[in-house]
Amino acid sequence: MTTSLVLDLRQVAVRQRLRPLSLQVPAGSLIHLIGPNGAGKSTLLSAIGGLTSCEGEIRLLDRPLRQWSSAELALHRGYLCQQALPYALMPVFQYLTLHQPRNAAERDIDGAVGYLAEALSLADKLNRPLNRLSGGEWQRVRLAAVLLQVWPAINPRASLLLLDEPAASLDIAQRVALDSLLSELTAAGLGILVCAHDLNHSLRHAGEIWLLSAGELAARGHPRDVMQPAILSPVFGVKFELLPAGGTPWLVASGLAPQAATAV
Ligand SMILES: Nc1ncnc2c1ncn2[C@@H]1O[C@H](COP(=O)(O)OP(=O)(O)OP(=O)(O)O)[C@@H](O)[C@H]1O
Repeated sequence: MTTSLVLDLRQVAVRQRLRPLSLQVPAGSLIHLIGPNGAGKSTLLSAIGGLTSCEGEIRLLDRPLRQWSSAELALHRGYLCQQALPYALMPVFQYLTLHQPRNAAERDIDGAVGYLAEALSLADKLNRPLNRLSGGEWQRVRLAAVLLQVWPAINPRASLLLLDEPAASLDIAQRVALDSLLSELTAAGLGILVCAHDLNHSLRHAGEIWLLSAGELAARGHPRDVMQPAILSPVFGVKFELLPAGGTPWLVASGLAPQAATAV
């Protein structure tokens, strides 16, 4: 299988916020990056996205990230960071077109915008100014923009998508819609790395889990292997149980772990 990204942070990276890591994002994979608040998930995503400098080496499509120009990076990877509501008066449609890949035919761009707007229930919001959107609508607009940037029909060169808490503020229907769009992208060969907080969703939807704890990789592997109470409890400071629920068990937090309770 080809590899979208190779991450080899051998030195203490990003000023004590991340410890050495050596990881890969294979093409077509969906990896969930989980861990407590402050574990370093966003820092890692930002380093991979080329927005935070770090020691060590990050290779995108077998070429060191530092050799990529920002214009090239924009063609090959999409990056959704966390962001508050904007004050901008710009209409949704105009914001989306700012994120379209250059060189794509106008007709194809219109088709992709229409498809994503429909899939993310934004079709009736395209003329709405950004500052008059709800939190969930703004999140869907940002998602539509980053998906447009890497959408295979208009940008076949895209290989990597980085999403920092993409489901924040989304209702359940919108989350299902997002899952379906991400499946389309992995089927087209994109490697996707997602920072996530909903452990049960990650257990069911991720192809692989990376568990970060205090800037360090505490575990990595298949969701069913990593989402075990004995692995998660020391990292999150919470007691977990796995309850039977048809196919995939349901992970339930049943109180603070003793050491965390003492600390509190
Ligand atoms: N710009 C910054 N400068 C210095 N330290 C920072 C900066 N941003 C974050 N940190 C620190 O780096 C550590 C990792 O933060 P990061 O945002 O990567 O965590 P996270 O796992 O994404 O957390 P969350 O789940 O809360 O989003 C934290 O201790 C945080 O306080």
